[in-house]
Amino acid sequence: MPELVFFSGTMDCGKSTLALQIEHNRSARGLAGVIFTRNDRAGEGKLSSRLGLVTEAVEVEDGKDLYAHLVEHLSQGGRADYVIADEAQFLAPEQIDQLARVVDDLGLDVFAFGITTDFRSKLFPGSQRLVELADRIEVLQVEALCWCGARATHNARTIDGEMVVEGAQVVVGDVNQSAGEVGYEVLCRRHHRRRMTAATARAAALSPDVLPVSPS
Ligand SMILES: Nc1ncnc2c1ncn2[C@@H]1O[C@H](COP(=O)(O)OP(=O)(O)O)[C@@H](O)[C@H]1O
Ligand SMILES: Cc1cn([C@H]2C[C@H](O)[C@@H](COP(=O)(O)O)O2)c(=O)[nH]c1=O
Repeated sequence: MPELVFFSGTMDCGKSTLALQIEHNRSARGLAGVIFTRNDRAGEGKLSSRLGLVTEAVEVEDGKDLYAHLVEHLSQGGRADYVIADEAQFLAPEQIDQLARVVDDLGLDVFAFGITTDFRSKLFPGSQRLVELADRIEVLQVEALCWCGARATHNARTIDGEMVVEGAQVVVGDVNQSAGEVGYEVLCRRHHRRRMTAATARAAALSPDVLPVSPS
């Protein structure tokens, strides 16, 4: 039975790498995939991994009908044995419904990859719809780690290493950004709640202990 599978995890846990591996293994066996993405850091129409691999993809614009794209592709003699959608958190809920229709009406497997929650730990609308519709949700096996060593489950947005909690939901960016740039850091829930990033934890550890005031 074809399935809609949602591979979810924090930033930097290997989602795009897995997407590229699924694409590689299937195309190596003569299968043809249609790859969608939106706002990949490598640029428009790219699916890229931090391991350095990149492949061409169809950039999903606002209002694009993904089901209609597949029907058009097939009716023009194109092949499609499966579908990959990376950065799926950026898709609109209607586009996730269209992916579910691709599974049900065209009989294709759809593999969607994305982060579930944003920097305020709120669901992205596209990810919410995936949680509602997916046949299966897979949490990636390679754990990203918080600076404390615990499994990272949350994404923090940072400026100069400090966590920020205000701003637009979508700001394309990366982990390990240099000073002055908006960046991201993955944290465990405890440290996300306390807004404690690696930089603020380091600063706290370096600050001199406050000495008790001796009675005069
Ligand atoms: N220099 C490196 N050596 C080995 N593995 C790396 C290196 N850089 C990144 N990685 C791996 O790549 C993962 C990020 O892969 P990527 O597919 O780009 O993540 P995602 O799409 O989930 O944000 C990291 O969690 C790490 O496992
Ligand atoms: C938490 C969060 C992330 N983003 C952006 C930052 C990146 O461009 C992508 C995630 O890509 P990855 O391949 O999973 O690392 O999402 C955002 O726009 N808003 C957020 O709150």
